[in-house]
Amino acid sequence: MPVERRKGKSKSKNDSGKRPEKNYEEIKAEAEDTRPLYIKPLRGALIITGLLFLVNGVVFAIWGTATYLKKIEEVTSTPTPGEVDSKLGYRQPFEVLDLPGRGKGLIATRDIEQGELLIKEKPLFVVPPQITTSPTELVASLLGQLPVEGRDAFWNLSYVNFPRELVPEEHPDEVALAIFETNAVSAGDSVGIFPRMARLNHGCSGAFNSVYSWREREGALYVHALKPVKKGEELLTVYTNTKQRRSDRRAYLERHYGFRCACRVCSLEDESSRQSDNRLLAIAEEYQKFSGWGQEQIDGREAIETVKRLWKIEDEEGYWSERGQLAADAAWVAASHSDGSATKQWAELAVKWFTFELGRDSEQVVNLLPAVNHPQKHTAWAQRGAMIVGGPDGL
Ligand SMILES: C[S@@+](CC[C@H](N)C(=O)[O-])C[C@H]1O[C@@H](n2cnc3c(N)ncnc32)[C@H](O)[C@@H]1O
Repeated sequence: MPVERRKGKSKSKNDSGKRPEKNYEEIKAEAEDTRPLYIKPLRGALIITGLLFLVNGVVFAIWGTATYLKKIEEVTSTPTPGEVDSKLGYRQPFEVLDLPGRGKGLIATRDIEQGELLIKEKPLFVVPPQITTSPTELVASLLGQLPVEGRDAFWNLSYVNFPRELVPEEHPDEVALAIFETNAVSAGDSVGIFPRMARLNHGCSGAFNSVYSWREREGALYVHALKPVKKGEELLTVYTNTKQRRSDRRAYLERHYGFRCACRVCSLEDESSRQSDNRLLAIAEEYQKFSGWGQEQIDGREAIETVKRLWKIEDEEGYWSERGQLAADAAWVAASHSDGSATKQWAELAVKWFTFELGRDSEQVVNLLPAVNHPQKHTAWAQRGAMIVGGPDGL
């Protein structure tokens, strides 16, 4: 997407653009007025009152921030499996169960609403993108620095792809690396271990119902319900780009995660599976077409038509993920062409889907909200020639 255009903030200046100048008499009077505060009753009282307001303000701000953070923590933290959260007064909406042929997994213990927060979790440890030692040594060393509970949580996780020629009991460091490789997920630029989230099994395009996102500022991973989930259903996320045809998805999952995917989409009869593959191919092609707007290969109207086609194909496939980003990209196109009404509608749609997928308090929602009420405030506003590109028309 194009580089953000920064708008200058206005400073407190007079109409001519210069700071108002004081005359000599005023400056002299101020300089001479050096008497202590208590013999300048009015000014002293004002300053003391001001200070009191300031102190009150700071106390109030600290209290307000603490209450707000406590509230966020209450709303977002999840208890350990099966345990009643004393703060929330209810059980988390899933339990960890042994599932035939797939190890452990998370099963909904009640109906879950779309957009519900399922897990908020800090990593046990993260591995940065650049490392100087061998991965085996690094994981062993990071593990060694954990408290006992953290180490226990780690050793409880499952693993695949352990070298056949090695005996696990004799090679704990290699087991640790296999656990890491089976369970680690991206945490910004790094990769981290999140023992609670690690029990989520995989489902392909239309089969997964939960998405995870990393919040850099909080250093925490969030998992939200992308779709409504019925009591007794399994919570599933994605381990790979599922916009690939079945044979490619299966090959990847077998190689990296040691299982042959038999999710709802992978289990379709051949003809239905072919139709699903064709839709996934069409989605990839439409994304490719849409990216042509960035290079000015297609105009704004065509870009928006592409987004609408994409949305509909994804809907047929049951693929609901990334809708927030798609609508946000459409809002970007609309704003670039100064189509205020379309910008507002696409931004509203983006906020709705970002809220489901990433949370109401996510950076993406917070950043887009101003454009909902004031499309002209969108960063991309008027970067390209004016054009009516069109809104989402009921998407
Ligand atoms: C991150 S773990 C998920 C939790 C794991 N089932 C457990 O028992 O801890 C990844 C592993 O779970 C299993 N798994 C995940 N999704 C699966 C699926 N759809 N079908 C079968 N096995 C699956 C595979 O063994 C995979 O390597």
